[in-house]
Amino acid sequence: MCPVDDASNGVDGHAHTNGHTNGTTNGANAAPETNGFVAVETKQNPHIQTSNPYQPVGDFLSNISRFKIIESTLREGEQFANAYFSTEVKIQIAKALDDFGVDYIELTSPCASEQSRLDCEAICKLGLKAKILTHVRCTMEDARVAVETGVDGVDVVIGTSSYLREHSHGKDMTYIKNAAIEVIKFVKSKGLEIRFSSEDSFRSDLVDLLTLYSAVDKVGVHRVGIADTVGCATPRQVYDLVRTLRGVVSCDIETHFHNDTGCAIANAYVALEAGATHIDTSVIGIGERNGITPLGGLMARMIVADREYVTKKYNLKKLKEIEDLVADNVEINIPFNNYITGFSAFTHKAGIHAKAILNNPSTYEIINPADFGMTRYVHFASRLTGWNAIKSRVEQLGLEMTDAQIKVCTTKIKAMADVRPIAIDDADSIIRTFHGNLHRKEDVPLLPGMTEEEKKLFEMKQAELSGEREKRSLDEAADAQAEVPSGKKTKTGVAA
Ligand SMILES: N[C@@H](CCCC[NH3+])C(=O)O
Ligand SMILES: [Zn+2]
Repeated sequence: MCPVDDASNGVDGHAHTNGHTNGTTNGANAAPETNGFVAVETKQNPHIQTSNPYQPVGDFLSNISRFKIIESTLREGEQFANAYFSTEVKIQIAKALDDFGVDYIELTSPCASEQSRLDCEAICKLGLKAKILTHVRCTMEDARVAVETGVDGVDVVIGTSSYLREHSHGKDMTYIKNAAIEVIKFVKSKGLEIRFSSEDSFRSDLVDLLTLYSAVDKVGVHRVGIADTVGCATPRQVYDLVRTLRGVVSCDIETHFHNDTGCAIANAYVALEAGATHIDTSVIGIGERNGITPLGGLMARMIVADREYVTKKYNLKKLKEIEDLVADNVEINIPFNNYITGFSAFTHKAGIHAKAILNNPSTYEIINPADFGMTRYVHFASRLTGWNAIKSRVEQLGLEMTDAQIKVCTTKIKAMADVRPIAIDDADSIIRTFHGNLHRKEDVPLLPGMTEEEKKLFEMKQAELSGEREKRSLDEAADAQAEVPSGKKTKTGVAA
């Protein structure tokens, strides 16, 4: 049997409910009463850190503190299986991303369809602060259409791995180099930004790649792009390739990481450490297959690395709104474990965690939810709960109890939660009734809705827990007894 005391219990301290919206788009930041967790006030000012021993060591290559975002929800994201964005929705998303503060917004090729071209023109006319890019194949035909849309820049792409050269477009490296140079010169002649990217860079021949990038750098391309198109790259491979490329070209370096093997955020981070300047993202990471580096996930990673840069540059409190907007439109739920906005991202359950979090959130949080307009919760209605979490709830309910009484009340909640999952209302009802019983001549049942079998089990668990408790902390039990109004005793001999 687990003791009630937080300090001696490896896991206790949470508050679960039947009402939380696990896996829905609005679960995370809903009011505590509807999602079943208790928002907590913490004793100390959270997240004050005078120094961070884990801060990245600054070096001349690293762009951790000056990266730029190329937001591609309206290009890569449109390639997500469920995506269909009407013109109005595209405009809404573009405005939201602009409010958030992304540096660039990348749009689907105007050559994809007539409506795509019209939408691209419409977004260019919005007068957003973010620069507008469109993403086209590396051909003069596409480039000619792209430069007429009103974009600030054109992103061109062509596959360079043998897979894509042989089985997709069928062109060799010499052809690719000449096509790239022609397109780059043309787009530059129109006064627009131009980025040249290879596709499937990590399965391309290194010498081929560096020769190509060096050639386009010489004709004045603004950025070269590296793309992990199939999501195969490891952080170490990314670091090596970007670092090597950094020594070969003088232009900016953009990177694009698919998430097939779960490395998209880590790869973005090491790319910046190795000297990349721009990271491609999409909201919730939507894109081909399981998508790319998510905007929110990148923010989570980067705020830990350089809080000042990230909080000053980006309007982080808009993140949840943008994610909900995109999730609704592509008809998906925000995953429970989503960075920052997942419903359990700032929910603390184990008793030891809850206790420490109530004292100082930095104990078990590396990100301050308030930076993103989010709220932390302590999960208190379960068998793992601890008396500190219950105490916090007692205070929220405006009830007065001594610590010793709260510890006994915690025993009862744990006993009930050992019988069946309990909801926040159940835990509240136990707390309220327990509190009321302290001042009544006759006890009323702690949880009126219990079946006979549940009652029997509850009594049993309670006896076990109380027995264990008595064994471990006789003094505390005696204190509790002393604080109960005179003449009141429970079946277990512990004040109730
Ligand atoms: N979605 C393509 C485009 C790459 C362009 C990089 N910004 C890929 O993953 O290869
Ligand atoms: Zn991609």
